Amino acid sequence: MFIDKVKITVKAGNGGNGAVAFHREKYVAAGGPDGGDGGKGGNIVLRVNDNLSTLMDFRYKRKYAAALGQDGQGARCSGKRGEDLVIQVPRGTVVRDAATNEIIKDMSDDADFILCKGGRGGWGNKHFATPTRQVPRFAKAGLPGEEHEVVLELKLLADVGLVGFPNVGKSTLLSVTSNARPKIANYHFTTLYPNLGVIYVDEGVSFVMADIPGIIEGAAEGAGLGHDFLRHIDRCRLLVHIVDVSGSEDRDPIEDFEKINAELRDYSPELAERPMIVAANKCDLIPEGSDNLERLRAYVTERGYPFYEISAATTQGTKQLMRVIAGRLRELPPVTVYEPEYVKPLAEAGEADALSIEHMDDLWVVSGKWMQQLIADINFADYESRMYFDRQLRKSGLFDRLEEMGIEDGDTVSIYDFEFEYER
Ligand SMILES: Nc1nc2c(ncn2[C@@H]2O[C@H](COP(=O)(O)OP(=O)(O)OP(=O)(O)O)[C@@H](O)[C@H]2O)c(=O)[nH]1
Ligand SMILES: [Mg+2]
Repeated sequence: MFIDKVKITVKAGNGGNGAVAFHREKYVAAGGPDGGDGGKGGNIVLRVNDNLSTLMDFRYKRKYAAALGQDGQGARCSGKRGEDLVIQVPRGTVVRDAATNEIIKDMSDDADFILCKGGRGGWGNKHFATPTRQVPRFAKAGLPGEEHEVVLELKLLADVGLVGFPNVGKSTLLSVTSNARPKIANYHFTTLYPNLGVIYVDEGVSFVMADIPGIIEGAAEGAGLGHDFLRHIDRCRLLVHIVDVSGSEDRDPIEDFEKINAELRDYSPELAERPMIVAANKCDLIPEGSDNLERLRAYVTERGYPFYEISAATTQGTKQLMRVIAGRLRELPPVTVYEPEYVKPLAEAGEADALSIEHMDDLWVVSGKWMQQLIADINFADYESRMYFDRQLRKSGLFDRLEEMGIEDGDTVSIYDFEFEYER
């Protein structure tokens, strides 16, 4: 499972100080005390924003402070209240105390949450006059705002799923647009397990894209890698269908497009109905005289799909495509689906379940420059296949690397623990 995690410092505003002042008026010899109260400091407020799906923005700004309350003034004027600072987080963000790791709040409903209270303003000297003390020359100072170091955590789910035949460039597209470094090679079924990448478009705009293995005709009956892995994109709000228009492997783009759609329908009519954008890839490789691109464009646009031309390898058109995707996501509601069995172990596993080395159920492989989600949940048919899988993992160098890093069974591993491996 992919966990986005970031530590931030938040501080509510201090309260303003109370004022020491005395009433002044012509012909009035000694006016009473009239120093106003300090204003309350601003709160730190957390609010769910459904346009956010990652904690990416917090990587650029780690300190948050709400406004101070203003000091009180003479003539009984209270200081202005400091404005609250509202911090927007994706739904499902879990807030923990950085020191104790205790969960402070799970941001899954719409109510605002006050994470740090602003300090109360101090009383002005007007409050301190008594019959025996008519000239109080003191006032109260404002109280400090609460300060906290917290960890925000978010389990990432893919917003966008890349679908298409093997070798059409799905992994290449993910690699040039995100921090993910999936394996890329010129043969079928290079990708065996889904990869997730965070695509950062602009401040406040990022999304998660899943690259899954290629689908082929008959996947429903188990051909190729079958289509079981499609469950990783069950909850994607948008599918991006990559079609190779270079005519390599003698394939016809329109046939490819229809075959994949048919397999999607076979897997789940509901998934097949998901909004879809079509991207013609390998546009840099179209042979002279080929009408592949034009035919596909006509075919696809006639059926109402948005259509884009890209070359993932040269990155031509990829940035624009990401902007289009982000724009489209803004309009699409989250997908709520019946939770199939496989989601349960994740939920039941509780909090620190990101990496359990003994139990290879929710596992990320990090080896060298490659980071990919290896497996979310495999039901091993038998002991042999489990052992086979285990050997593959060892070959990948994962275990050594985790050991080097001092990561143990039950530890939580975040992508940000591997920050130094990021390339942009
Ligand atoms: N010329 C050219 N080659 C590309 C382009 N995109 C991908 N390729 C190449 O196509 C091959 C397959 O790319 P991948 O990204 O591994 O394809 P995939 O769809 O992830 O393949 P599977 O994981 O097997 O389903 C690699 O050799 C890439 O370098 C492109 O836009 N132009
Ligand atoms: Mg791939």
